[in-house]
Amino acid sequence: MLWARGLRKEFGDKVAVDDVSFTLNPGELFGFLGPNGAGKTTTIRMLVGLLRPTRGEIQVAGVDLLRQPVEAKRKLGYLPDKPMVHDKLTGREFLRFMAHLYDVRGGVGPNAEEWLQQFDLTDVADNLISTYSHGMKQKIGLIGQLIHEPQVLLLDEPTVGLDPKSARTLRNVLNGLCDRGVTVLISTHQLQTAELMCHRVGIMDRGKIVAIGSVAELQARYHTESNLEDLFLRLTEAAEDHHV
Ligand SMILES: Nc1ncnc2c1ncn2[C@@H]1O[C@H](COP(=O)(O)OP(=O)(O)OP(=O)(O)O)[C@@H](O)[C@H]1O
Repeated sequence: MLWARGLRKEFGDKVAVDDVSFTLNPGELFGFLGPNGAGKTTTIRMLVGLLRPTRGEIQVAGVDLLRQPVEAKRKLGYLPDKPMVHDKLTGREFLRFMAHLYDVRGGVGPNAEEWLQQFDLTDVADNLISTYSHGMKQKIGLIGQLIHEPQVLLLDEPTVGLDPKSARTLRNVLNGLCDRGVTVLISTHQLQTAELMCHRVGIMDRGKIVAIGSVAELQARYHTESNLEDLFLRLTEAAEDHHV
């Protein structure tokens, strides 16, 4: 479960995130959408404890992130849009490093080899990460975030740079995690992917959540059968025209 109440972030005079609240359930795949500069990354960086909110509260699987940051971060996995991987390690060394970092008993475990295989990385797992493409770095970065079996996983633009097969593998891996009760948040501009994958979406615009729900719920709320792309454009453009 991931819970946020009244999140706000100011950068000087600029309010990047304004009174954002939501509850994501165990096993839920949540799509976090919004135009450029809407405040998605800023919100995510607060949710994973990299940026201190100006105001607001966050709980990760019932643990208060601001009061018990270490315990909360143990329950979190986070893949930024530019993967945080170590170029001077090989893929397998990186996974061992991540297991050590999170104090995983028994080290990397058999799941990692399975993920390496699923993501077509087995043959390059002993090569230096500096030789990997962007998509390969994304994939090894993601596996590194799964080693400690987080209860909440946040992925910023995870499908950028992935080939179609890897994108499908990612969807399968995320669905499998949700089936096991993990809460997954992905931010994306790929609305068709979001419509295909996500149980619910939240649309952010100018620092605020302007709509939240399943695509069917949003269609019912706005009396339309439009797809997510049309709904997204209508809601964010309407906000621009100050009609919402
Ligand atoms: N460190 C910072 N200092 C000042 N302003 C910032 C800082 N980080 C973000 N902002 C501003 O906050 C707003 C939200 O940015 P953010 O990166 O969260 O948007 P986003 O929704 O992730 O956008 P994108 O889809 O383009 O990645 C933007 O106006 C941005 O310029």
